[in-house]
Parts: sequence; C-alpha cells; structure tokens
Amino acid sequence: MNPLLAELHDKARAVLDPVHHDFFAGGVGDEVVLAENEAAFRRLALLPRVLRGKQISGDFPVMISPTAFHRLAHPDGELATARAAGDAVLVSSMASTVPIADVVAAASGPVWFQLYVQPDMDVTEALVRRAERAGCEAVVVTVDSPVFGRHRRDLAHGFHDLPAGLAAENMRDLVGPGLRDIEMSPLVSWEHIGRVQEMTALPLWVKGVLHPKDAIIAVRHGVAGIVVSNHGGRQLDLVPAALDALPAVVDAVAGRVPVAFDGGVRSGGDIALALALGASSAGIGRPVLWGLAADGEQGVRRVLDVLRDEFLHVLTLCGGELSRDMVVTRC
Ligand SMILES: Cc1cc2nc3c(=O)[nH]c(=O)nc-3n(C[C@H](O)[C@H](O)[C@H](O)COP(=O)(O)O)c2cc1C
Ligand SMILES: CC(C)CC(=O)C(=O)O
Repeated sequence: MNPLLAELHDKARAVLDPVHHDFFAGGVGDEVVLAENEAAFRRLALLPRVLRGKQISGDFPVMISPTAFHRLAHPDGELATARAAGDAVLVSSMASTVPIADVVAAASGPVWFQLYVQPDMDVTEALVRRAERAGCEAVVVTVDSPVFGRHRRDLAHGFHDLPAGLAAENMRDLVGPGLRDIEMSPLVSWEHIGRVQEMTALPLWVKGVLHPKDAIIAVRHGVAGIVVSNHGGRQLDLVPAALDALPAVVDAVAGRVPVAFDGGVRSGGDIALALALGASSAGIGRPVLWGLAADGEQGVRRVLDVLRDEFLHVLTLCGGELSRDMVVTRC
C-alpha cells in the first residue's frame, strides 16, 4: 500500500465513529476476499519494457467506485468527493447522502449513476429519470447483490441504519430514507437489464461480473461496459480476488466493450497491474472514503494525486506500455 494512503486510513480511523469505520472497512463473512483483493496484487510482478524512446501521456484511467453514505465519513459527504474528483469518472452510489443532482452540480468531470434495480420498476424508472435529469453520463447497474452481504462487523455493532439527520437522498421520497429501504432481490435478471436499457438512452454498464459466461451474456445484451468486481469483498466470501477474475473476463469480452475493474487498488502500481491485465480503468473504493474522512475534499484530492503520481511514475519505468505479456507471477 502507498504509505500516504495508509496514513490517511490511520487518520480516518482516528476521527471516525468506530461503528462507521467498520461499516466502510469491513467485508462479508471471514473477510477472506477482503484480504485477498489486496494480496492478489502482491502475487504478481511486472516485466518492464526498456528503451522504448517515448514520453508517456498524462492519462490516468481511474474511476471513483460507488460507495454509499459519504456523509458518514464527512459532513460535506458526496459534495466533497465530487469536487475532488477532477476529470476522473465519479460513479455515484444510488445510496448517496446527497441528491444526485447536487453531486453532478459539484463535479467538474463525468458522473455516472450506480443503480440497484428495485423490484418495483416504477421506482427504478424514477431513479433513472433522476439520474438523467441530473446530467449523469451513464448508468452502472450493480449485479452482484441479489441479497445484502452479511457483514459481521456491522452485525456485532448493531449497525443497520443511518443515524438521524442522514438519509439516502435519492431514495427518500420514493421508498424511504434508510439503508433497509433499499431492496435487493434475487428475482432481478437480465430481463431487467433490458428494461432499464429501454428506459434510457444512457450507456448502461454492469458492475460485479466475475464469471466469463456472464460477461458474454452482458455483451450480448448490448451493455456499454463491464466492471469486474467482487464489491470490495462485501458480498460472497468465496469468490476469487477481483484481480484474479479479471483476465478471463477480458478474454471472454475480447475487446467488444471496455472492462473496468475494482477491488483492492491501493497504489499506482496496483493500477498499472490491473491495466496490464486488460482493465480499461481501475476503480477506487475505500481509499477515497479514508481521504474523505481524514480531510474532506482535500483528502480525496490527495488520494487521487498520490495515485496519479505513482501510476505515471510506474508507467514511465515500464517504458510507457502495459500489456498482459508484461505480467508474471512471483515465485
Ligand atoms: C462502504 C462501502 C460502500 C459501498 N457501497 C456500494 C454501493 O452503494 N454500490 C455499489 O455498487 N458498490 C458499493 N460498494 C462497492 C464498491 O463500489 C467497490 O466495488 C469496492 O469498494 C472496491 O473495492 P476497494 O474498496 O477495495 O477499492 C461499496 C463498498 C464499500 C467499501
Ligand atoms: C447496500 C448499499 C447501501 C451499500 C453497499 O453496496 C455496500 O455497503 O456494500
């Protein structure tokens, strides 16, 4: 982990209510996958190319992954995150504690709307319209959550809803303000993806694909892109590290749509490894929350600056190139 990010996590831990810290930090079950997401990067190494004789471009293919309830981390919540995002894609959680219109107004770059399909399709449609009206540039449907993950830390703390004064603002007038007002349903299927596509002309991504067969089905459904993700180790504690699932999905998709990735990215080198394995961009989840808790907008800015600087440095050391043949396993 980049030491500056570790410092921000330490600071966040010191300022956050321990219950909220554990909501952000925790994973499902024994937290095997939570640990594996980070460990997977340590098992890989990069073989740099040399004497490539070129200046690298400043492209920084990173997105801010959707995470719920930023006002638990800082009073400015998602407004601070949006202001700090710069030109990185900000995927704003449906469960934001600031309405999506205000998130988009605070951002200078693209904002995508993350959606859990609600079994009541009128509610789903209302959310999609809200995202469109706000000016979101894509809808990202999270598909790895047929039920809520069982997070032992939250159960131990008895944390199952937001404190008074905070609400899931996009949901408040539709179903209610709380965490438990958001429905997860195992009945959601590819048919619902089709129905969301019929509702909107916005590009639709699916987030939370691990099986290559699902990636192929997604492509067949005309999705604009796929995010390989295990939800930061918060859903099923039996899945592989997200990084280990990435190459097979990239191969199955075979360039037909972009394949983004998230899970365990904690340094610029991690971003480089994910891109070398074929990711179109790398998503950042918890480090953004640590920056936000530690120092609001400035803290999130710091996280992105540190990662950008480190990524571009690694890229230069790799000859400005990242490809699958440059990735080897450590002995
Ligand atoms: C506190 C927290 C809340 C999250 N909320 C959402 C959410 O609302 N929607 C969603 O699709 N994913 C959610 N995720 C998953 C993230 O989008 C992302 O997949 C994951 O955090 C990436 O792993 P990382 O935290 O190791 O970077 C959440 C993750 C965390 C840690
Ligand atoms: C269930 C959501 C409100 C948040 C989420 O996806 C998560 O906490 O992992």
